Amino acid sequence: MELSNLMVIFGGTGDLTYRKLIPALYNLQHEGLLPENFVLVSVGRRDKTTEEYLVGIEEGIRGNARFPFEEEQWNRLKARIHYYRLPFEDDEAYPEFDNYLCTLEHKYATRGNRMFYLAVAPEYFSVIVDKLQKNGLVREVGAWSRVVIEKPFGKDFASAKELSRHITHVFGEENTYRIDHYLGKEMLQNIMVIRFANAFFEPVWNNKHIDHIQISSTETLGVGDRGGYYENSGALKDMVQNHLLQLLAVTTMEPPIRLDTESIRDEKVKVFKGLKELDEDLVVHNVVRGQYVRGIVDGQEVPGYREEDRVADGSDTETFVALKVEIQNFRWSGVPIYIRTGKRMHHKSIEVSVQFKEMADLLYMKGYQSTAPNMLVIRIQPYEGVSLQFNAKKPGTTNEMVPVKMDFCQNCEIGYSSPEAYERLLFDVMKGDSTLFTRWDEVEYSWRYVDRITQAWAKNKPAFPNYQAGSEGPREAMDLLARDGRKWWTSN
Ligand SMILES: NC(=O)C1=CN([C@@H]2O[C@H](COP(=O)(O)OP(=O)(O)OC[C@H]3O[C@@H](n4cnc5c(N)ncnc54)[C@H](OP(=O)(O)O)[C@@H]3O)[C@@H](O)[C@H]2O)C=CC1
Ligand SMILES: O=C1O[C@H](COP(=O)(O)O)[C@@H](O)[C@H](O)[C@H]1O
Repeated sequence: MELSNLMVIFGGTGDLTYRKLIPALYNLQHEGLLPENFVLVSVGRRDKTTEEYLVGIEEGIRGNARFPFEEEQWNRLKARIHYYRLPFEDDEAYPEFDNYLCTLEHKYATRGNRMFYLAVAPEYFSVIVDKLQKNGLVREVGAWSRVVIEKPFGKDFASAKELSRHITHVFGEENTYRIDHYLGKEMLQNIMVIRFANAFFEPVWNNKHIDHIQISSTETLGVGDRGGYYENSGALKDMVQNHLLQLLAVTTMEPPIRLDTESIRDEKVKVFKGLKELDEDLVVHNVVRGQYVRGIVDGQEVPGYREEDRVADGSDTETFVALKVEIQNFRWSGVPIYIRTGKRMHHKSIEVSVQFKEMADLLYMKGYQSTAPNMLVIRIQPYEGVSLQFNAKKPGTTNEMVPVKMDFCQNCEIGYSSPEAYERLLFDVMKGDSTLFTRWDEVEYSWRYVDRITQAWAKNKPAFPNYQAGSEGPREAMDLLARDGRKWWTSN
């Protein structure tokens, strides 16, 4: 396997690079997974030397890498990091930048392959790609070039289509890596193994046995200093269009013919195509939006969304979304899937909970008060694991039943921490494995679905704010399930 050696991060002084990308590279270095002659060029707008740059990112590694900071590992990594100042719009600066890259390629004896990571605001995606092409920085003959595009990938279907056309025209679909960091999460990848490698789950994973599914990603954090970005996005585009619909696809797709990239992507796309189309009435009925007001989170008073930095007074941006999704295919017809995500909620967790249908009302169900539905809960974050709830006899001279749990915890063992999503994803780009990245048609169908919600919302002004920071979200989100005789599941 030939790994790419030259990596260029556009946005090298940004928050994502500092908190996620460089710590992920440090982790890869720690595991001995970085290629021998790896070299990183971090590009930013600020005028600074490589030495000055390294001081900042050392801090980022100390605070964010999963492996403890070790001088020896850091010394090895930092010897291969270079900072380069390049204003993205400056066409004339690119030929000189290319010369600089060629010098490094020669010095480090790389094979000429190039990996460009665009950790930049979305308005720069096309700008940079165009300039790379125009100035001959994209290698096509005798070596390859890959591009990694951060989110958000467009702001609706039309803009995403235009962006994709632009990028794939230069790099081709096979060298375009649209990142969705949820796909890099260890337990999300585990969903496929749980479903397709276990004889007791695969046969019951359908509408004959499953009552409903919940996919929930709640955060205690607010928007922090990303108010400017979030105002144009909101929870629907920030989380649902990408991360949560991907989670839904992996949970509900048919078994792929093979475990290769395209077979898996084909199955995910079929899920998106099967989503019941939303019209305005369905949006009103099945989709809830919310925005937080000042409240208490983890014992601390926190400001409301409208009080956050770079958020407009009276903003109507949603920080919470809950929706009921239906998939119209043989496997899932009649099984509602409830999705929710929100900022400044009661706790941080990402979970997929699958509730099985009740047993026939024969032997044990009638008259026994303490039966509970069988549940399979896949915990993606923060405590990675799986728990299975079932009924057992209460010990003693009684015939009563109690719900009990079998629990597998992946990261409870002291000393074990799962690889970070970005660590896995960066390594995959180096290897040229795009399985955990989204193909254009996945993006296309998810935008088509979400656009219908945005269009329906645009017709009505929301009654915001409608949930308190630190709570479970707006009342309407509880009602969404209560109407169907259900409630949100939270494992705690
Ligand atoms: N931060 C996060 O947690 C996440 C971020 N993302 C996505 O990643 C991308 C980057 O986000 P983030 O790191 O937070 O952004 P930041 O605003 O922190 O960083 C932006 C980077 O772009 C550089 N830059 C901006 N304008 C120019 C320019 N004209 N010429 C040269 N350099 C320029 C900045 O350089 P300088 O500092 O020198 O001005 C900086 O390095 C965005 O698309 C975001 O949506 C996705 C998921 C999570
Ligand atoms: O992409 C994003 O994800 C984070 C949540 O990611 P997690 O790995 O911490 O669960 C979210 O806070 C952010 O708004 C969004 O842009």
